[in-house]
Amino acid sequence: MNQSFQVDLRGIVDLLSHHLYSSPRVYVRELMQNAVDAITARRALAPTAPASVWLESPKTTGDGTLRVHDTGLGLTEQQVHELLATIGRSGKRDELGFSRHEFLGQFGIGLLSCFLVADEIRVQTRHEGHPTVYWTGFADGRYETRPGPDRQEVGTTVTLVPRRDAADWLDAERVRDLAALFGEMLPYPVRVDGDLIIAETLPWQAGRAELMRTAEQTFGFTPFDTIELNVPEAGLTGVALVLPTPANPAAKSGHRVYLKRMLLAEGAEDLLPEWAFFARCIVDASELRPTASREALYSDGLLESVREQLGAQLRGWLVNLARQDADRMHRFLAVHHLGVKALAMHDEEMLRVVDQWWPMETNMGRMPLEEFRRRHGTVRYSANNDEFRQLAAVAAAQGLAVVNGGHVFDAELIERLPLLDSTIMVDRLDPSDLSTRFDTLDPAADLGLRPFVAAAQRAMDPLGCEVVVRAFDPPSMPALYLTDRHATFQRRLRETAQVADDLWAGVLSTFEQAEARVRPQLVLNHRNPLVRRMSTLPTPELVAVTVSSLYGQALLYGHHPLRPADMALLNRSFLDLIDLALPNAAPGSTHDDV
Ligand SMILES: Nc1ncnc2c1ncn2[C@@H]1O[C@H](COP(=O)(O)OP(=O)(O)OP(=O)(O)O)[C@@H](O)[C@H]1O
Repeated sequence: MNQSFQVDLRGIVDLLSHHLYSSPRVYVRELMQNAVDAITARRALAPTAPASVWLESPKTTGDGTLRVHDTGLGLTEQQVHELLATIGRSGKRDELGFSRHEFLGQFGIGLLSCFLVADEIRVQTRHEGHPTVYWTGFADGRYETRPGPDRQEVGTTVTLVPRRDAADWLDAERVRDLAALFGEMLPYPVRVDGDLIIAETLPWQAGRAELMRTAEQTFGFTPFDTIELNVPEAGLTGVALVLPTPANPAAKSGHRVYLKRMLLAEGAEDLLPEWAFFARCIVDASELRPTASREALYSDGLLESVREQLGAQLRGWLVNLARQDADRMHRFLAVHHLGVKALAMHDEEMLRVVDQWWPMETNMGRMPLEEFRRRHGTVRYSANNDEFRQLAAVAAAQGLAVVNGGHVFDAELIERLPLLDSTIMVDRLDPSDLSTRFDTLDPAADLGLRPFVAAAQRAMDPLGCEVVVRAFDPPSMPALYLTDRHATFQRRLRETAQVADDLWAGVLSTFEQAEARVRPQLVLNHRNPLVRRMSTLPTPELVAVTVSSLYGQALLYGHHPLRPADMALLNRSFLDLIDLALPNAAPGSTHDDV
């Protein structure tokens, strides 16, 4: 025996109000949607049939009810029983003989949303050639139909009798605002208490000035530019508005999406690819699907394809801008370089835009990478800001051009350059390479410095650092602490091992390699007057104090992390320097004398 589920309508209404819709306000949209669908259905049979929807708030009805009238197809008595009284059955399918895509409804639950604000829904409806039907549905799941006087016009009037605690939702101004919000773009005239609330044209078809005004009103900004959008497969038309100020790449951007010209969402996500955070869209689509609550786009293959195609259209705009308007391109990049770089991480065309247009920081001034290559050949780059700050001036003094790859995405983008052209050479600057460019001293000078270097080396041995003397520019720089990448890694490992517990330190020590292979260098600059004077100091103790101080200074200058041993050495050498600077204490003068 076949049996049907018994459903308690109160439970369903509760489910809708708390879990499906984000707010009771959707009831206005659902009523307008049904009205518009009914008109569309009638017009398909009789193209010249009247097409209008009008809402009357309690201000007009005078009895506390809200009425929604339409000149749509209307329903026969049989349809009323089948459609209005069956939850989850949409009557906008084959029963009416039209293809589904003409209509907005698809779940057969829209009318139920009226119970979020009403105790009672009354429908008076007349289908061509049939008597008028009066149907009343109650929030507890009962309904009744009865005959009554014929209405003059074919069409439907839905009357909501408000729930006591929800009367506010039927307030004239609120109804008007909601009708305008959801229905402003509808293709048929919609009136609320006599006033027309629909826009004359879609914003993206209304001309630039009007579009700017809409952008200002809906998103609160005047766009940098507008991009026409078109995806025929989804019946989508619209416009992307390019933000005039930087957007947070992590914040999902919300788009205003209409489905068949009814507002679906004011902050729809997932319409554009993630990288396109510099644009906000207003679109209308006929083929995209809503979720059941009709407050978001249903994520399916079509939406994915739309996202891809919209991405391609945005990218096309950008490439065009680069070709046609250098000045605007610069201004765009000044605001949105992060977005464009993020895009260039996956997209060669965008990589080319960055290569040609984005002025990178280099130690020879700001310039795009393409220009850098023209001038200097290999794209040599430092992988982080500290390294660049430390080495930029020294490298420039040796005639070595270096790009700062330390800003977000830059090093990765530079490494991707050979994808554009396999002859492009990129090379990460290894600080230790720099010392190979420094001049060695002539043999006689070298020989003369041996005792000094030996004393300096003894002072640095406990710190695992090798002392060398070279001549390099700028002469104002006394010392450089150079460590190759491998040495940096080893050094960090040892630092961690110093503060880790025994077990962990033991694990780390297995990665440690022989000290000799990876010793960082303290390069003293023989062109620096101070260093020259240091080399003539009479005692190894004085050499140790001064070299230790230079070591500390070089570490700080290069933003190298300080280990406890480095800190101790720094402290000691500064105190020793102060001690040396003070006049010799007189014999017997101690603190006690003061
Ligand atoms: N104003 C109207 N004129 C004619 N028919 C209507 C009207 N309102 C509702 N109906 C009929 O009642 C059916 C049920 O409406 P309901 O709003 O519950 O669901 P739906 O619109 O089909 O789907 P959805 O849940 O997506 O809104 C509709 O499919 C339609 O056939």
